[in-house]
Amino acid sequence: MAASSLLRYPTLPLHPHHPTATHNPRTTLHFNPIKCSSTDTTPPKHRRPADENIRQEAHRRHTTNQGFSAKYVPFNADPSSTESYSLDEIVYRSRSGGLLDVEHDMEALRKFDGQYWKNLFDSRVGKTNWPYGSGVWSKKEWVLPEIDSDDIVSAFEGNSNLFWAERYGKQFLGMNDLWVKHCGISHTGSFKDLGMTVLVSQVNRLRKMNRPVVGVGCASTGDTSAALSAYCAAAGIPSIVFLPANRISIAQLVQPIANGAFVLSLDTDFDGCMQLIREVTAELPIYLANSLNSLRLEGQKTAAIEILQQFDWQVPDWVIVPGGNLGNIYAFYKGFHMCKELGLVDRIPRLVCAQAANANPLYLHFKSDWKDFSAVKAKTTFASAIQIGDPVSIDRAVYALQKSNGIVEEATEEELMDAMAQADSTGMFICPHTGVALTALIKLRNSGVIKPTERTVVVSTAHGLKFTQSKIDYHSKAIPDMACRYANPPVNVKADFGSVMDVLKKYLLSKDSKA
Ligand SMILES: Cc1ncc(COP(=O)(O)O)c(C=O)c1O
Ligand SMILES: N[C@@H](CCOP(=O)(O)O)C(=O)O
Repeated sequence: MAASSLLRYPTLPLHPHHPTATHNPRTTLHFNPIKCSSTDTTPPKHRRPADENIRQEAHRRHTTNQGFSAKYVPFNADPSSTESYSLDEIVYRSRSGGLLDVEHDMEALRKFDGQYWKNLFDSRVGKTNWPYGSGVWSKKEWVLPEIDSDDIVSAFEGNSNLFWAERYGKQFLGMNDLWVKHCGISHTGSFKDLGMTVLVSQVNRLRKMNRPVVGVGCASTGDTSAALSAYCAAAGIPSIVFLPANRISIAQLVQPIANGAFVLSLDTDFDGCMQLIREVTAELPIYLANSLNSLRLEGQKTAAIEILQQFDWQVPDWVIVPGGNLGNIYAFYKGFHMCKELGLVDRIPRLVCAQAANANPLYLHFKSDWKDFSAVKAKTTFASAIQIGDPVSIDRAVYALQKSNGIVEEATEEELMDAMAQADSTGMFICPHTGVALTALIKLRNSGVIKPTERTVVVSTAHGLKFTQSKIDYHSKAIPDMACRYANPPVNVKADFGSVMDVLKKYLLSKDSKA
């Protein structure tokens, strides 16, 4: 850099032995200080000392939790119920055997108005401050208010892309305000990270309190196990996963293996694995990580808050969520409901839960006007992560749908695969479960229930790269009894100029005639 250009930076001291230093008095004394404008009152930001990491920095800056607290209560309990448990207890069921819910001290949270919470949450987005850089922990006061930031195990999950599906909406649905919340573009490739950071953080705390937790276990169709094993590995906690043999994708199977989990491949389906893990966790010091454990849903609910935040706290008309074990649909309801209760928004969106027709117990229940619930034997589906016939959170899902004037839809194998292929053809790369949710949207648009201008969010739950085999089968038209109408197989061409030119000309002509 020339000396003349250095001189334009009066605060930059030159090395005393620099050749220009002795010759140019301006370098040391005669500079004009830069004047701060009267509005520039922010204190200078100091970088933390080099030998301190972000966790230690958070520890040093320790903030009190201002009296916020949460506890377990029976889910949808009678208002007269006094049953409750500390979050530091190891309990998954109420005395009557029902589900539990995490109840926050809403009076304490209400001491701050909606605008306060919006400002606080907005101020934390996209930063690296521990633990608020996480989309989950940026809402810590509403998630696990009492946990010490030191105990948190986080991969800065959340803050996922809310994608404007411009071309898909326009071309296939005549919609201009269609969005896909990409929860699968995440640390382990699914929305499970949002809940698992909370659960594993609490386990970390329990272990420090010398509670009897030797490991953490789950039954899984692939995504819960991936998230559990990654977060446990990050914290040095043993993880144990029960997987239904030959029913999950290779990409999902390799995740817990790579993360050092103890993997049991069981000759049963997910419901069989779930039954077993429940029995095992009742006997052994293994903490249950499935969404039967209501802690998980505290993290998952932040995706709903994030959607509102991304729309600058405007409420979408519809949110469509694929459902399997049915914790997530309730988590979305809970996130939206809390925002309304605490004055951040004045209404909640209508929820749609979308199921594969081959694993549709909630759909059948909805169709019976919520009269009879029966578990089903789930059949094989390309949406393998929701191949669940006896969902543990059925009561939570019914509650969420009834309170949000919700709807349940289903998708056949052909419908979900076609929807996935069409979405991919517009630049997405979605998983089959998102194909199920898109099918629900197509049906509700065709029946006129969802209007073309209504703002709609489809929740994409896993990364498409976990399900490449289903896409390969579809694009090679290798699926029995499926037309695979939108297949785009590669063309085998002789490696000579003439052959390549012939196919390219044909291709360009076909494109030209469509222009
Ligand atoms: C990719 C994916 N989508 C959707 C779901 C359904 O979520 P839930 O079980 O909470 O209904 C699951 C897991 O069940 C999943 O792994
Ligand atoms: N799709 C899930 C099934 C288990 O659901 P959970 O939310 O109760 O853990 C998975 O990926 O295992």
